[in-house]
Amino acid sequence: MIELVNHDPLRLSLAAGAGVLWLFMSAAILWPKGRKGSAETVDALILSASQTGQAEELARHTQKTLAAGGLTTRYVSIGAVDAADLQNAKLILCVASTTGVGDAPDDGRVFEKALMATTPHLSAQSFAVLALGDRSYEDFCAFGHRIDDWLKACGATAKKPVLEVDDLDATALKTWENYLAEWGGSHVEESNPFAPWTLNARARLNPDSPAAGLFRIDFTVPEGASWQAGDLAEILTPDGHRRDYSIATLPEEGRLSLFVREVIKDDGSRGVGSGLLTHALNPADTVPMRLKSHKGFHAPAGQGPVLLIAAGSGLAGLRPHLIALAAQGRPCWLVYGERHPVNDGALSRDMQAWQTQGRLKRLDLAFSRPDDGVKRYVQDVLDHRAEAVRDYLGAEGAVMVCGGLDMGRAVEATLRRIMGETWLDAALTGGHYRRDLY
Ligand SMILES: Cc1cc2nc3c(=O)[nH]c(=O)nc-3n(C[C@H](O)[C@H](O)[C@H](O)COP(=O)(O)O)c2cc1C
Repeated sequence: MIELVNHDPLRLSLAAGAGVLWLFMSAAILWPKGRKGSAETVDALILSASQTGQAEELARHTQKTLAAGGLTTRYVSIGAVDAADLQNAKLILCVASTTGVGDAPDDGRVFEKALMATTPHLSAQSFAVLALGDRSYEDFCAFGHRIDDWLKACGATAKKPVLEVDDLDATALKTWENYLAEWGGSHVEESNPFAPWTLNARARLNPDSPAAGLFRIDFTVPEGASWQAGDLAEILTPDGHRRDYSIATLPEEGRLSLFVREVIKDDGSRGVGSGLLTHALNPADTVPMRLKSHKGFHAPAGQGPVLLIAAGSGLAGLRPHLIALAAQGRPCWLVYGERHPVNDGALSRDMQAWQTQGRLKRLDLAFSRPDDGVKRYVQDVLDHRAEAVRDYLGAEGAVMVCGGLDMGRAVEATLRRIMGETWLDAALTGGHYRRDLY
């Protein structure tokens, strides 16, 4: 788990007597390995609960801002925090996003099930919650509010009401900056700024389809840029919106590609991010972009077989994994869904070629609008092959799912039936069930 401890140099030098050092060293030796060091009291403990990394990035920024102001700070991912960590902080700041349908992000699930089921004594602590969400969801910022309620129930004092952030709204984020200044923070520069990336080529992958256009968008890779399978590219639109896209290539391929589905709303207007990428930008134009590590969707640990499931543009998030996992010799079974085998078949044909080349151990394709009218979705394939799925995954297998939220839900429900609740919950908690859903 991620953990950074930040010390104010002045405070440290004051404490640097030989006795203190000795105590420090013995504590390091006596403290059991893997313990998170919660005995250390800090001015501010910063937590993040994050699915795609935005809350984590804001939490790290929060830590840097407070540390720059001279506070002792500690950052911990919410999945790694315990009651003692909370009790050893004067101020607890929690940056939490909401995912699914009002759910905690994957890294917050254990926290919610285990720690939030208890009531540690926190009457000496004050706290604030920065809740990330999107107002288009019914349960707006629900997990942030649940954390806020729980901290109050534990006796902690709220410094501010929950600060809700709708789709990373700049005004709300500025309010958080002001709070940080009020609590002793000092301004720090953005550590991963946007830079101009040049569009190199754009191709429609389904030119004969009546469905919305699916485009492959290629960018020239600037010197020194790097990323790994599962990572995201975030663009900044002219009206200040940020949009994340799964990166469909690996740096060694020499280009950064995105698979982007055109979005046309009921009023005929285009989606802000997709409209820019699939329509407004032309080759040689630039767009402000930055690469973001997406730890929750990096490859699952171990050497076990991986079942990869995607539909439509979701193949973007799996394609780099298929290359990297196959290069490591890990067995890959891909279940991929699209509309029509010919008109929407460009990416599935690529995958058939990969199977012939031996990159995929197994490939199943599901088409929802085939000529014979028999609709098949990825979850139908899983259902149909339930026994093979159980044999393939066994105890060591992992699952990676990328695509729309509805597909993700249907796949999870099907896998719960096939593998059992215990297997699935253990896989979720242990990082063997990884999702990149949108
Ligand atoms: C699949 C999905 C489900 C979401 N569900 C909710 C929700 O129920 N309520 C909400 O307020 N926001 C919801 N959001 C919006 C996220 O909370 C928001 O995008 C946030 O900035 C993500 O932060 P993170 O990268 O730290 O996870 C959802 C986003 C996605 C992609």
